[in-house]
Amino acid sequence: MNGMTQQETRWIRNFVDGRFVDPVDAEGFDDIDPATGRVVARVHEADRAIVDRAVTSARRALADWAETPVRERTALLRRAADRIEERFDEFVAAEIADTGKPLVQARDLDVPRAMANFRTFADIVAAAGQESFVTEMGGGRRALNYAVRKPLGVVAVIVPWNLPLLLLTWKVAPALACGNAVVVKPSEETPATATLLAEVLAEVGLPDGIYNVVHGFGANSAGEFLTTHDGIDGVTFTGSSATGSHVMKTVAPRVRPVSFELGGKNAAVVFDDVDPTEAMDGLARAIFTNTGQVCLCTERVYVQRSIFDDIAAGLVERAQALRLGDPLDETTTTGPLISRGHREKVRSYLALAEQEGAKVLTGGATPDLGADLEGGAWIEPTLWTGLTNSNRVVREEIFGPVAALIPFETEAEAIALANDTEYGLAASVWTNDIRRGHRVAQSMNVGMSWVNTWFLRDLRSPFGGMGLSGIGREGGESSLHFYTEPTNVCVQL
Ligand SMILES: NC(=O)c1ccc[n+]([C@@H]2O[C@H](COP(=O)([O-])OP(=O)(O)OC[C@H]3O[C@@H](n4cnc5c(N)ncnc54)[C@H](O)[C@@H]3O)[C@@H](O)[C@H]2O)c1
Ligand SMILES: O=C/C=C/C=C(\O)C(=O)O
Repeated sequence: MNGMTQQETRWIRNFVDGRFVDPVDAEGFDDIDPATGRVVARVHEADRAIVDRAVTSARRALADWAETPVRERTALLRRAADRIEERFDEFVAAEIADTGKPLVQARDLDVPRAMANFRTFADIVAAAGQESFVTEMGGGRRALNYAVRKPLGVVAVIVPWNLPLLLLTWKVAPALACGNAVVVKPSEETPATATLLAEVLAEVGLPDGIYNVVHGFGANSAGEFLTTHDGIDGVTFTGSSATGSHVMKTVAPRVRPVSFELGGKNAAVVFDDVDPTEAMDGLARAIFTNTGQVCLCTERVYVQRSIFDDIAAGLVERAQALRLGDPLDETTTTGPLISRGHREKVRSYLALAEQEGAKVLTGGATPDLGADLEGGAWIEPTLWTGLTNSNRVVREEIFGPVAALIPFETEAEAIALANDTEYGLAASVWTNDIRRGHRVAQSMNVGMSWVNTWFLRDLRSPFGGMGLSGIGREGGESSLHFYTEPTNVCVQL
């Protein structure tokens, strides 16, 4: 067991019907710290029986929770946010141990966003009204049409490893606020914070069975046991496009609704009238945040030719200024990839890029960070030129700290290049001509388009993608549309 003796084993357990399940058969897998490669815990893999118990307990608890007054449900969400704040350092430490991400990111983004997700959806659901219409039929006859929203039911929540707590609570908060029960399947790479959240929700009084956590993998494991379960009323999934497509097929026979946040190959378009420093600082964030492991990250940078060399030089300077190292060091800006396996995938694209004619401006190698970190999944931030939209590394999602810089001449050419993709998640436009900013941002075939910024989020706005990047939107009212089923009532007056 990778150097951990039996008595040292710290188990990360499944959480079903309000209590942790003790691993009797010790069936499990290692939870590995990607910064060092060390095993930090053993995770109890949920078998089909445990997944069935989770779904069954969710169904049993659903009716009372659905009947719970909205003000009580939203008050509980606010208590959950407060309790996360009280246990803030535990969540930060757990997220870092699972992902290797720098302290400054877990502290300033991941955990604060979890609190914000709970508080925002408490506000939105508490204030949500119902739709109604007075129908005039002529001759003085009228009818009243009004919609009442009921919970979708038992929702399967399947999330990835890059922003584990942020993405989990982005779904769980509105789902619970709307009166649903959830069965969560966190990524096998990052089981810790979903499990810690189970403790918090129990501490703030969430009824048993409303929040369940089952650990495991996808196919022939907890993920598939969950999506194929008859007791599931809908699936909200964040992950790769390929897995999303598979999940869609899995639930199709039972025609269950899905909400998909999938992959991306996001573009930035940089015009020659930009403030260079603002643009290069923003672009460096967009490329390298979370070691490029954010679905919104930029992997294609289109730069107007007259400033191409200056922007390229500035991005190289910023890439080389990134500090890879001990995640707990406050000066560390960039962590490892999530796993050695994912690093092999990213490395394969580094090799492919060179075969496709890329010129490496910076990066491309494995950094030497000293003995303590040599077991980690480290890779250098990398920038390429010399590529075109016909190259695989410019078309396929890599999900690492890499980007291709490609020149353009005209606005029309830039829009065509940026939209030349099967994905459609996010884009950014950098220009001081604000009318052009609006125009080009609207021209992007994506779910979210930023102008002179990136990853600036208003949680009330619709979030999601088109094409291979997903189905549906979550955020603000959009979340209510997925997590509830409206019944329209028409009354002859
Ligand atoms: N659009 C977004 O908001 C968003 C956010 C984060 C990550 N992503 C995407 O996620 C990918 C990286 O995350 P990942 O590697 O965890 O993705 P992944 O698709 O491999 O796994 C995502 C989750 O699905 C589970 N899963 C895998 N196969 C399954 C199956 N057959 N049935 C049920 N569950 C299954 C996994 O265990 C994991 O919990 C990237 O493509 C990234 O773009 C998208
Ligand atoms: O990796 C993808 C990041 C998704 C971010 C959100 O879902 C969000 O900001 O609400």
